[in-house]
Amino acid sequence: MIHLKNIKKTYQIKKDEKLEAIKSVSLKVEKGDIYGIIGFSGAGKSTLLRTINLLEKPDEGEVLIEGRNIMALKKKELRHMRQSISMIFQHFNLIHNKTVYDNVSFPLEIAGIPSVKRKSIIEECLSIVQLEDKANQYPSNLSGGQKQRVAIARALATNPKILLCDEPTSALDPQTTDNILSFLKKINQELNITMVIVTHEMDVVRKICNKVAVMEKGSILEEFSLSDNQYNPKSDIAKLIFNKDKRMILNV
Ligand SMILES: Nc1ncnc2c1ncn2[C@@H]1O[C@H](COP(=O)(O)OP(=O)(O)OP(=O)(O)O)[C@@H](O)[C@H]1O
Repeated sequence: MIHLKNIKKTYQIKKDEKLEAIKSVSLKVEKGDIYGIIGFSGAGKSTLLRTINLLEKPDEGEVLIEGRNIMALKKKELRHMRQSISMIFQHFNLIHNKTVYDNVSFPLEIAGIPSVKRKSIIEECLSIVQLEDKANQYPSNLSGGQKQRVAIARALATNPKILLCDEPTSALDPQTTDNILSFLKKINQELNITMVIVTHEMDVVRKICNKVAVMEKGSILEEFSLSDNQYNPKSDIAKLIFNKDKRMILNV
């Protein structure tokens, strides 16, 4: 579904200083996966995620979505392709002077969907995240969890195949985090949307991901499936993910 091939990204941080944010990374995400990318701050997680929809254009490598190299697409084709790849962010990125309804409407307007058709789509997306009663509210009147649910509704409006999540719960308390994760899981299962989630929270990985890549200093240290009980974790992060799992199983 998503295949990143030998992706490299270097930033020019000063006139004579470059930073290799991504060092030849390859990654495969299968249809239906909830794929976690975990690592410490500065590891390159967000940069890698943003190459999937070319918000960040790699210096080298290929980004294949369902077998098509999207780096070779013309502007109009890329715009169309991007409608099938939505994204949510740590700080929600809602439009503050628009109501909840109008925030969800926004990507549909950009996509040129007429207002008669928009109404039913918006209502359906708001009902998925159980926010029908907040349609006329402004973001400033909502809690963090509600704001993220509006962002999820907005992300669903264009009927995406892929949802990219950049630290979706990092600004939320543990209980609200669980609530958002359960919505994401439901969307993955019921709407069959493939997800890639960047996080530094091990609990997020444990709770909803089926596969994980551990990143450090622009490289992937290891990749594994969370259901692989025979897997021998190498990095400290992976060891912690598995140890906690064992404790959780023992506690049950
Ligand atoms: N636009 C940019 N210009 C220059 N350097 C950048 C830019 N974006 C990211 N970087 C640098 O690239 C490296 C990787 O950043 P990135 O945000 O991808 O890491 P991350 O693992 O997502 O970290 P965090 O969890 O803190 O967001 C960091 O050293 C960061 O400072």
